[in-house]
Amino acid sequence: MEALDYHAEERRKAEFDVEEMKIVWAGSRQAYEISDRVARLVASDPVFRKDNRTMLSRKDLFKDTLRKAAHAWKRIIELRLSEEEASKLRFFVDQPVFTDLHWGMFIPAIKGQGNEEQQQKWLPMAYKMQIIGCYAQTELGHGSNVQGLETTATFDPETDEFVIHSPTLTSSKWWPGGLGKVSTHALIYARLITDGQDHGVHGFIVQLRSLDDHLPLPGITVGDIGMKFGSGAYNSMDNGVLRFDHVRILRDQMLMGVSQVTREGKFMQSDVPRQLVYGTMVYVRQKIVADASCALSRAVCIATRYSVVRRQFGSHNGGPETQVIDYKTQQSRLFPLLASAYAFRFVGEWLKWLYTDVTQRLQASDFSTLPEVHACTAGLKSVTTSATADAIEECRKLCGGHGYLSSSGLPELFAVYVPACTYEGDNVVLLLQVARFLMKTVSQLGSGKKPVGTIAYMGRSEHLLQCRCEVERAEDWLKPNVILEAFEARAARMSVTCAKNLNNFANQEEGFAQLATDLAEAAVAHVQLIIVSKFIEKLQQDIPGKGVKRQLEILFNVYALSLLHKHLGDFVASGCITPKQGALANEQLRLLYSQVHFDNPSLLLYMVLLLERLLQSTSF
Ligand SMILES: CCCCCCC/C=C/C(=O)SCCNC(=O)CCNC(=O)[C@H](O)C(C)(C)COP(=O)(O)OP(=O)(O)OC[C@H]1O[C@@H](n2cnc3c(N)ncnc32)[C@H](O)[C@@H]1OP(=O)(O)O
Ligand SMILES: Cc1cc2nc3c(=O)[nH]c(=O)nc-3n(C[C@H](O)[C@H](O)[C@H](O)COP(=O)(O)OP(=O)(O)OC[C@H]3O[C@@H](n4cnc5c(N)ncnc54)[C@H](O)[C@@H]3O)c2cc1C
Repeated sequence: MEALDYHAEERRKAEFDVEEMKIVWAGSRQAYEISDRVARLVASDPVFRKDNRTMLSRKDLFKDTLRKAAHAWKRIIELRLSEEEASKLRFFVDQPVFTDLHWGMFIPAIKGQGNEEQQQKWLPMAYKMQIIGCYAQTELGHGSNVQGLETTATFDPETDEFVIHSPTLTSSKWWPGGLGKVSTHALIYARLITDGQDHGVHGFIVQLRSLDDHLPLPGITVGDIGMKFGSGAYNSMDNGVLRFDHVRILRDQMLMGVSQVTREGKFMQSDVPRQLVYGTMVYVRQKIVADASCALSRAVCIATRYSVVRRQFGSHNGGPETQVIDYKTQQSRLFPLLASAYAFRFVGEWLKWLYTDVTQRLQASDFSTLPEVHACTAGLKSVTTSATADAIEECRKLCGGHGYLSSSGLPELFAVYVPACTYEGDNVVLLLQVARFLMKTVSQLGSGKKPVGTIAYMGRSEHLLQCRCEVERAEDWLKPNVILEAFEARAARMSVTCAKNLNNFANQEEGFAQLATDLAEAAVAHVQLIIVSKFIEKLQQDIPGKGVKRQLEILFNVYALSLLHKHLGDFVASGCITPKQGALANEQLRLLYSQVHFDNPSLLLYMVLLLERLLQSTSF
C-alpha cells in the first residue's frame, strides 16, 4: 500500500464527527472557516512557497522574507482582510519576520502604555505601515533583569526633550527582532532621569532610520546581530543591535499612560501599578501560549503520519511488517503529545479570555486580578513552550532517521520554536515569578483573604494537605474529580512545603535563592493543575458532534495520567497518592493508549491532520 492509501484507510474508519472536531480545535465555526479559507489562500499562492527556505543563503532568505511580507501586506489590502484574517494570513506564511514585532509588540505597547493623544498620533501611521516598529527592551548586559537596564532617557527642561544614551557597551540594545535592517522606529526601554533622579525603566518611541532613504539618523548605530541556530529558521528575522549617542526626542515620545513627565520636568506616577510598563510582555506571553498548540500539533501530525506508514519487524510468512504506531513504546511517547496539543489549545483559549477580562478591568481601574494574570501568563508560557520544544524533538526521534531530514519539516520547526523558551522571559525566571505569587498566597492563607480564581484551591488547603486518594482500581483514575483532587493536593502540598522551608531562613531573599529549584517545581505543579482543570472545564461544556466529546475525554485522561506518571515522584513524595495507586494510573494509561489507537485508529489521524495544510514542506 502507498502512504496515501494508509492515511485514507485510517481516515475512513472515523467514528466521530470530524467536521465538529475541527470546530472544537478552532474554537468556533467562524474561526474554523476563517482559518480554513486563509490557509487555502496561502497554500495556493506561489510567493508563499516554503519548500526551499532551508537551502537559501541568509541574504536570499532575508530577501525572500521581505518579498513575502510585502506580498502578504498587498493581499491583506487587496482582499480587505479583517484584523483576524490578516493575522491568520501572517501565521500561515509561517516565517519569522519583522512584522511579527511590528503588529505583535510595537503596536500593542503603544495601545497599552500610550495615552490617548499618543495613540492618535502613532497608531494610524503604524497601522498603514508608514512607520515600522520594533520592541527594543533587552540589552547585551541584561535581558531577564529588566530593572537592570542601563540605557538612559534624561529629561532636558531647556529644550523639552529627552536625551537617549547608551552609557556602556552592555547597555547596547541586543536582540530586538526587526531592528537589524527594517525598523524605522523602536519602542525602547530606558531609565527615566529627571533632575538627576532615576525613576526606573519606562518606554519611549524613538525614530531610528530616515523615512526618505532608510539610513540611520544621527547618533544612532544599528545593525544585525548575525546568524542564529539552524539553517533557515529564525534567520529570516533581523534581530539587531542598537546604540544611542545622546539622541534627542520630544518629551511626548515617552509613553505616558503609566507615568508622565510634565513640561517643567516633574515626574508623575499615575494611580496605576508600575508593573503596567510590563504589560506588552503579558500580552505576548498570552499569545505564545495560544500558539504552542499549533507548533505542537504540527510536530505530532508529522510523527503520526510517519508512524502509521512506517513498518519495521514482525513480518509473518512474508506478510507486511508491523506499523510502528502499534508499538506500545511509540504510543506512550506519541499519544501524550497529541493529548498535550489539545490541552494547550484549551488552556490557550481560556488564557485569552483571562487576558481580555483583565484588560477590561484595567480600563475600569480594577487592578485586583493583575498578579494572578501575571502568574498565569508567565507560568503557562513557561510550561507550554518547554513541553512543546521537548515534544518537537521527541517527534523527530519518533520519525527515526527521516526526522533528521529537513524535508520532514521537524528540524526547522524545532529551530524556529526553541527560542520561545527564552524570549518573552526565560522559562525558569518566569517559573520563579509564579513561585513568588504562590508563596505570597500561602503566607496570606491565615489572614482571612480568600484565594480566588486559579488559586481558589489553596483555600481548601486544610483538606488538600491531609486528603487521601481513593483510587482502588485502574478505572477509578478515569474520574475527572479524582484526577483533579490529586493534582490539587500535589500542588498545594508542594507550595506549602516550600513556604515552610522558606521560614527556616532568616532572610527570605536568601531562602528564595537557596530553594529556587523546589520553588520552580512547585510552580510547575500549579501550572499543570491549571491546564488539567481547564481541560475538565472544557469537557463540561456542550460539545456537539457524534463521538467528539468521548474522544476528548480519552485525550484528557491520557494527558492527565501521563503527567501523573511522569511526575510520580512528586505525587508520591507529597503523600497524595500511594505507589500502588501510581501503578494503577499507569495501568489505566496503557489501556487508554489502546483506545486511542485500536478502538478508533482514525481518531489519531484526524485529530492531528487538522493543520495539515501547514505541512507543505514535509514529505511524509
Ligand atoms: C506575537 C509576537 C511574536 C513573538 C516574538 C517574540 C519576540 C521576543 C520578544 C522579547 O523577548 S521582548 C523582551 C522580553 N523580556 C522579558 O520577558 C524579560 C523578563 N523579565 C521580566 O519580566 C522582569 O524583569 C521580571 C523577571 C518579572 C522581574 O521584574 P522586577 O524585577 O521588576 O520584578 P520583581 O521585583 O521580581 O517583582 C515586582 C512585582 O512585580 C510583579 N510583576 C512582575 N512582572 C509583572 C508583570 N508583567 N505584570 C504584573 N506584575 C508583574 C511581581 O509579581 C512582583 O509582585 P509582588 O511580589 O511585589 O506583589
Ligand atoms: C530569538 C529571540 C528573539 C528575541 N527578540 C527580542 C525582541 O524582539 N526584543 C527584546 O527586547 N528582546 C528580545 N529577545 C531577548 C529575550 O527577551 C531575552 O534573551 C530573554 O528575556 C532572556 O534574557 P537573557 O538573554 O538575558 O538571559 P539570561 O537572564 O542571561 O539567562 C541565562 C541563564 O540564567 C538563568 N537565570 C537568569 N536569571 C535567573 C534567576 N533570577 N534565577 C535563576 N536563573 C536565572 C536563566 O534561567 C538562563 O538559564 C529575543 C531573544 C531571542 C532568543
